[in-house]
Amino acid sequence: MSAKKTLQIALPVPLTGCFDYLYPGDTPPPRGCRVQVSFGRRTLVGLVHGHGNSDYPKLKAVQRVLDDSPVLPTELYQLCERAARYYHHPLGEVLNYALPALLRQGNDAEASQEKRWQLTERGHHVSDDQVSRAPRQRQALHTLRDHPKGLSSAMLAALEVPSATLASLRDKGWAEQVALDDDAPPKDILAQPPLAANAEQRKAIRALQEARGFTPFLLDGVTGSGKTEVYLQAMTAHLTAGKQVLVLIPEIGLTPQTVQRFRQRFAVPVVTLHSGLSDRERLDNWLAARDGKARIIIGTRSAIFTPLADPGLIIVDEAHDASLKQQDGFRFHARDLATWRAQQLDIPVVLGSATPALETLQLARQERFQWLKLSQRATDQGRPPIEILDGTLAAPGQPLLPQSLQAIKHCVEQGNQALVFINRRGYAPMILCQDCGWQAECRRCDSFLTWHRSEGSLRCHHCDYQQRVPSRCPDCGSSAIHEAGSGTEKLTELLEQSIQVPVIRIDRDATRRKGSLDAHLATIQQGNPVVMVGTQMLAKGHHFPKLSLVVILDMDAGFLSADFRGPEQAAQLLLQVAGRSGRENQGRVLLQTRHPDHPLLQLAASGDYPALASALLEERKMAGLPPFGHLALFRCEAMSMNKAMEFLQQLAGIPLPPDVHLLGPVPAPMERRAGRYRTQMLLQCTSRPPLHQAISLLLEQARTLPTARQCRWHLDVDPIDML
Ligand SMILES: Nc1ncnc2c1ncn2[C@@H]1O[C@H](COP(=O)(O)OP(=O)(O)OP(=O)(O)O)[C@@H](O)[C@H]1O
Ligand SMILES: [Zn+2]
Repeated sequence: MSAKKTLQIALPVPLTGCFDYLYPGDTPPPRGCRVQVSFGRRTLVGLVHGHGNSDYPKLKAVQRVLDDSPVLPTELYQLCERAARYYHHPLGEVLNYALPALLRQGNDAEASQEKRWQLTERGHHVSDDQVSRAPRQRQALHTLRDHPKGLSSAMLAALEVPSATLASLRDKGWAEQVALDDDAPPKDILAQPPLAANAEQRKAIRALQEARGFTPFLLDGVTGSGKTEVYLQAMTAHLTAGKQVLVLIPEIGLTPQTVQRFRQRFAVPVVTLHSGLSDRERLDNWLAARDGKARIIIGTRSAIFTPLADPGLIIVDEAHDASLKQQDGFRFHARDLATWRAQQLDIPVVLGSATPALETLQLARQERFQWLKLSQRATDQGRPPIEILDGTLAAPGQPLLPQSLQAIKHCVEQGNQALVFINRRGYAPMILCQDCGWQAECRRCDSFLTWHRSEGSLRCHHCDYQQRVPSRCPDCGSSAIHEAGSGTEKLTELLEQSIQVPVIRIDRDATRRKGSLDAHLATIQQGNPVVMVGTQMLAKGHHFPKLSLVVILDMDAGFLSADFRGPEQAAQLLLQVAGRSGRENQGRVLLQTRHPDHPLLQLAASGDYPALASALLEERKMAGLPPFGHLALFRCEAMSMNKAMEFLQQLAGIPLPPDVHLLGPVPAPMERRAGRYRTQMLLQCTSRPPLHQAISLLLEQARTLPTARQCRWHLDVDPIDML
């Protein structure tokens, strides 16, 4: 039998390698085109990876070719291939992740034509008398007359013009729908003049503007030093040269201000890419980036896979933020991919942060990244010092020390705003029986249940298990059930009792309703005295001009954590939260801690992040931990601890290349979650190639082990969350 021409297709399935399908036509579609195929009993959309020949008799033909030309540019396809290799994740799944949902589902890669309703020439001359008996039509005519450029159906709906009325106008020849013209590119890129940059900013801007080809930068600027202004001015040069700029930010929903600042400064089309968009909006924005219509693309981590027609610069803002790492499925780090992509595109990339990750700092120390520093605040105010207060002196049941409460009162009396930071939502993290010591625990996890008083429920923050609050102890029947500790809800209540101004709670519970976070932020921006109580949602990138006092509760856990990243992450959070204070008037920061003598906490509180980073880097070096050693974590979950252990133990028996250290398997720090037992095993090596070789060996084995089918397991390369 003679060999037939085949297509190698990368499919979104958790299996490595591509799948061969026959291609009956003459010119096979090139790499990167989508095809529809049948796979088992399913119909899948995959991407052409290559062309080959096969004489295997049972090959199926592709059902449909969906694209004439590749949906992903070569450069992006290569980025996906590199990511698939590095994270040892199936290429088909990576490519699938890189595509917007509508393309994954096989829809056309075409932007929706936005159409607008406009009056026709005749429509302009209709008198009110002609429609005196049709008030809706009269109203619609007036509305359209007020908007000579036309209105979209959505806008008309918002203005309460019914679509039936529009149809009547169309039938009379008074109104028509016209496709929106592509706006001609603006002559002037800037919509707003730049600020007068200070000397450090100027130096950084110049370096970024003058960079040619691949140049990675670390913009290391203290909170409030005006990093955004540096991005804006550096971007101007690239935009003027007709290039696009891709900006990654950790969580768009939390900081609408940031996107606004880009939109206000530039007169060019700006699009966003994040999970808050509809599938259609996402595809339209993706295509606008690919076709070069959008000049600035702002998105969260997945936006690193946006195709760009004329890439000029990549910016990763708040580059230390852990949300840049995907924590499930395809566990990539958008910060690292940003650097790879810039390298492939041969353009500059800048990672900006007030508290850079130790990995990034080390690259700057080794001069593999150009290190740009902003050591001063851009506004006239200096960074306020962090005052350490001994939290053990707080009265029972009262999370705030009298000094803290006094400072909050004083702050709002002066007409300013205060922020109380506590990284724990709910009313109290635990309830217990004072007679027998019973504590409310999750049935499915090794964790306590959090009391959400306003809902009258106990909730597990790990698996979402919920139950009602018992009125009596389930063990001894006593009614002496009390809470221990405090969360945002309790603090809000306590503050409302003792402070005269509004108390605004900002955490995931209080902002669940769409638009409620924006509404809260808008109230805060008005500048009237308020007290904000919030979790780390408040730590990220906000600029609250009137905020002059920050009180920080209970940061201790991070500094004492068993996770080697604990102190780094705690210090970053501490300095980010503290950095919100005193932007435009004299600020104050109070840190309540039960460990006022802890050396790392003291160092972090001194505000000297570089000194703290040096100390932590020294420890990491001794222990061979990142950035000096590289890690990969195998995690396993099963219905019993034995099964979860057995699988990893079998893997651990495989001989590994020398220099690769294997730690474990051991039960995970949180042994049980959502009813499953969890184990993990860590691979560690000072150089990457043997580590990746070891991973390949283990994965090959893992796929053949029968025990693998009795558990869920995955691999995490460069893990961030070790719990
Ligand atoms: N050269 C300048 N002159 C005057 N004001 C400036 C200048 N540069 C920046 N600012 C202002 O300083 C404030 C803080 O800037 P920005 O929010 O960019 O800081 P940041 O470095 O991003 O801080 P963070 O790390 O906390 O997000 C903003 O209100 C900004 O408009
Ligand atoms: Zn649970």
